[in-house]
Parts: sequence; C-alpha cells; structure tokens
Amino acid sequence: MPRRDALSAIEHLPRNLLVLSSLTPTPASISPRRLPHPYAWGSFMSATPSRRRPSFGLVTMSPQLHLNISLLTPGHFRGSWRVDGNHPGDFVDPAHFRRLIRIAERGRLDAVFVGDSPALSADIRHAPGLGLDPVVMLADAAAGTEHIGVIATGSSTYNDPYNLARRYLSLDHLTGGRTGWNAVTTQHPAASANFGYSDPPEKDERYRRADEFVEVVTKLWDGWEPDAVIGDTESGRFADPDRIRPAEHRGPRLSVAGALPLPRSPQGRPLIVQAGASEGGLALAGKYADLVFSAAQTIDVARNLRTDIRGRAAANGRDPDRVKVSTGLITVVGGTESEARRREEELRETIPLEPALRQLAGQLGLDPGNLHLDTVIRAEDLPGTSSSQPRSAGFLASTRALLADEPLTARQLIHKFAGGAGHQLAVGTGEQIADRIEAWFRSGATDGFTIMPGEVGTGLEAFVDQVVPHLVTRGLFRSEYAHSTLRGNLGLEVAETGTPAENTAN
Ligand SMILES: Cc1cc2nc3c(=O)[nH]c(=O)nc-3n(C[C@H](O)[C@H](O)[C@H](O)COP(=O)(O)O)c2cc1C
Repeated sequence: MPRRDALSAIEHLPRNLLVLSSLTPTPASISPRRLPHPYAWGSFMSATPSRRRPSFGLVTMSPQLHLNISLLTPGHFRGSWRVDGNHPGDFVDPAHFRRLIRIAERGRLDAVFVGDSPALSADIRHAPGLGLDPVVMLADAAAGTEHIGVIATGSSTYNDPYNLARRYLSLDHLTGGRTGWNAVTTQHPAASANFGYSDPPEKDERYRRADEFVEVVTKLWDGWEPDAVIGDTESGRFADPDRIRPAEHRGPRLSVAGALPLPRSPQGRPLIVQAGASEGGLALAGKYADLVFSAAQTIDVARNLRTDIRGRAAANGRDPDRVKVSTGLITVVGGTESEARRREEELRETIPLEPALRQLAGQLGLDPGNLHLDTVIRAEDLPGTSSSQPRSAGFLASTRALLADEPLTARQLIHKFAGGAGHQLAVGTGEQIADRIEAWFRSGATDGFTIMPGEVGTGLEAFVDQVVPHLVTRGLFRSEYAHSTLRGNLGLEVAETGTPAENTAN
C-alpha cells in the first residue's frame, strides 16, 4: 500500500485500533534464519522498543486476552487415551505433537504449554505420564510453525543451571524467539531418588534454590553483549571475548563460573513462567516471572491471586503490566450442550477411581485410609497452608474456596477436577465456554487462560474451531498474529539485560 493511502486509512479507523506503518519490516518480525548473514544479529538483538521500527499491520490495542493450550497427552482426563480420536501411542508420537501445534497456531494462540516431571508416573498402570522431554519434543514440533510460542517445564531442583540455560536458549534460537521456561521446583516425591537424594528437599529449600537458580540462568542468558559477534570476514575476527561476560556466580547453593556459548535471542531471552502459589512461589513470581500459571475455581480466588502477583512485581520495582497471569481451564466442547455433557460422561467413565482418590487425598492433605468416594469434604476439613507442606498451595486454596460455597463428596470433586488436580472444568458449547472466558477476563480475574483439553485428540481442535471464533468476533482475541516472538504475542517488549527487578529500577 502506498504510504499516503496507509496514512489516510489511519484517520478512518476506530479508536481502539492502532496502525503501525513502515515500508521496512520490523526486526522483530524477521526470523534470524532468513537474515542474509547470521552476524547481523548483533544490532537485531540489541533492538529495544524505541529503536525498533514499526511494521505494517493492524494491532488491536485493548483489551487483549491471552490463550495458551496444554499439549498434555492424552489430556486432563488421564484415561482418555481410551476414547475415540485418541491412541495409546500418542504420548511418544512426533506426528501427534506436530499436528496439535499446527492446529494451535491455526487458532492464533499465544503458546503451547508442556508440563514435566522427571520421574515415572505413580499411575502408569492406568495412563501415560509426562513422557517426552518437553524441550526435545518442542524443538521438533515447532519446526513446522512460525508464530506460536512454546513453553516447556523444567525443574530448578533437578537440573544444573548451566545445562538448563543452554537448552532453553538453544530452543529460543531454533524457534526465532518463541520459547518460555516454566520454572517449577517439582513436588513429585519419586523424582528426588532419581537424582541421588534420600528424601525430597523441603519446599522452602526448593524455593530458595529456585531463586538462586533463576538468577544464575538469567545471568547466563544475558552474558553476550549485543555487539559481541563481529563476524569480520576480512580480518578473521569472529567475536570480542571482552563483550562476553562470565556468570561468575558463587552463591550458597550454586556455583557457575563461565559464559554460555550462545548470544541472546531475538526476544532477548526466553520467557520466564512460574506456577507455584505458596509464599515461595509467589515471591519468585514477583521477582522474575513474565507469566504466571494459576489454578482457580472461583473468580475471587483468581482475582486475589492476580492482585497479589501484580503487587509483588511492583514491590520489586517492576511494572505490573509486564507480568501476565494465565488461569488453568479444562475444557470439554460440544456442538450442543447435551453433546458436550455426553462427552464429559464418556470421559468420566475412563477415570481410574482408586488412583484418583489417592491423588485427591495427597493433594488435599487428607488421610487416604479415611477417604472414600462418598466421604463428604468440607472446607474446614482441609489443612492450613504452611510452607513446609509438600502439596500445592495453589490447588489447596482454590479447592478450599470451592468447598466453602458447598461441601462435596470425594467422587464429586474427582469429577469436578476431571480426575486430576484442582483446575476448573468448563463443559458446553463453544459459545458457553467463550462466555465463561469473557466474564473472567472482563472482571479482571486474569489476563487469559491456559486451556487444558479434557482429551487432546479431538478436544484441542474443538477449542480452536468452536470457542476461539466467538472470542475473535467479540474483539477479545486476535484474528492474525502481529508478532513472531513469544514476548511479542504477549505484548511484552524484548527483554533487557539484567534481572527484571534491576531493569525497572534503573
Ligand atoms: C497451571 C500449573 C501447571 C503446573 N505444571 C507443573 C509441571 O508441569 N510440573 C511440576 O512439577 N509442577 C507443576 N505445577 C506445580 C507448581 O509448579 C508447584 O510445584 C506446585 O504448585 C507446588 O508449589 P506451590 O505450593 O508453591 O503451589 C503446576 C502448577 C500449575 C498451577
């Protein structure tokens, strides 16, 4: 479009649309693989928002809902590998994950999310656990995509920071700046024995290590200054070692001397995601997280959590708008409400009840010997949240709020949680589920949702085809991608160097 036409078009646009125009493409929209020379990355990676040039495109300014989708296979009903559209071998099939991520990108979602725990699932008799290493799987699956982000879970308790930092920054380069790290401390007790611990470290200790771990990983990701790579073919000078800072970290738990063999990525560095809701988890989120996953059964719980996280970010000298909160939502979508209910019933029948009951007891801190399917559970039966408890504070708080409204039997809770742990379940038509998403988003309870299909084989596509179009029509969600990095999708700027708290303070 000639520039004059573009400018005159601006005047006729509704006020909530912003037109960015330029005859040159924005650096952030160029995949480094397409740059003529890889060492042109220096200026590319140093691009700050003020230095970046705008590109053509219509960008919806606000409100902007964010949607991620979980690739957990077979889905949040763990026995759903038995229902139509799913297959027992899906959890190790690369074609399965490539198909899912392409569908998610067709829906213009912000990112796909993959959970992880480095141990064999206690429930392997009935359902596949978290199988493939998420970074390895996503490196393969993302190769066929261009815009969608990929968020992989990685444990700060059972990794070394140098290896983890290198793995995630590698994925960030391979995807052109679309990677996120869901930093978890891993509560799964069986994991500790795989790493030489006789007992799982206590939660407080896990979070103390996580704090130091994220600090070191950030230092490693930021080690290369933007102009460290010279790439001068004439003189043969490849890089300036003086512009590559070693981590030189010596802390109480971790010691890392050198630098990574990798420069910063097109989005600066991978997105930092955090999912814990205990005091330690929230403190970590306030200090470092770009995105926080939350589990909430009620709007009030979600809103309080979001307010808390934003307050903690501000207390760390950060801009609260740079921390997005994404609430978990398990979905079962049908063409009609009764079709959705039938599908839910079919999925319920696949829940292995005895293991689900044991998991519920563990999750809620109740004596498994005294918990039966018809036991009525009240909010006051649940233990308080203390920092030494191994169980998830977020799931416990969310369940307590649910039971305060109405006591439920163990069986009813298992059904409400889709046989798993504590996320809310939405069953209905695309329009009904879009109504729930809109109500929560407009109430300020959350910045968006991490969708957890009841079963992924057909449920992920059903969400994209039957729910997303309603959100687009209502002006809540994008119809086209405006960016090619994950930070761009989330409305976040290219990460500056230094910890988030240092950046805003400077
Ligand atoms: C949406 C969501 C996703 C999570 N995914 C994982 C995961 O993949 N692996 C894991 O070990 N923990 C995961 N967690 C658990 C938390 O990271 C955390 O370890 C747990 O909630 C206990 O910590 P807390 O008491 O601080 O909440 C997840 C939690 C939430 C809310």
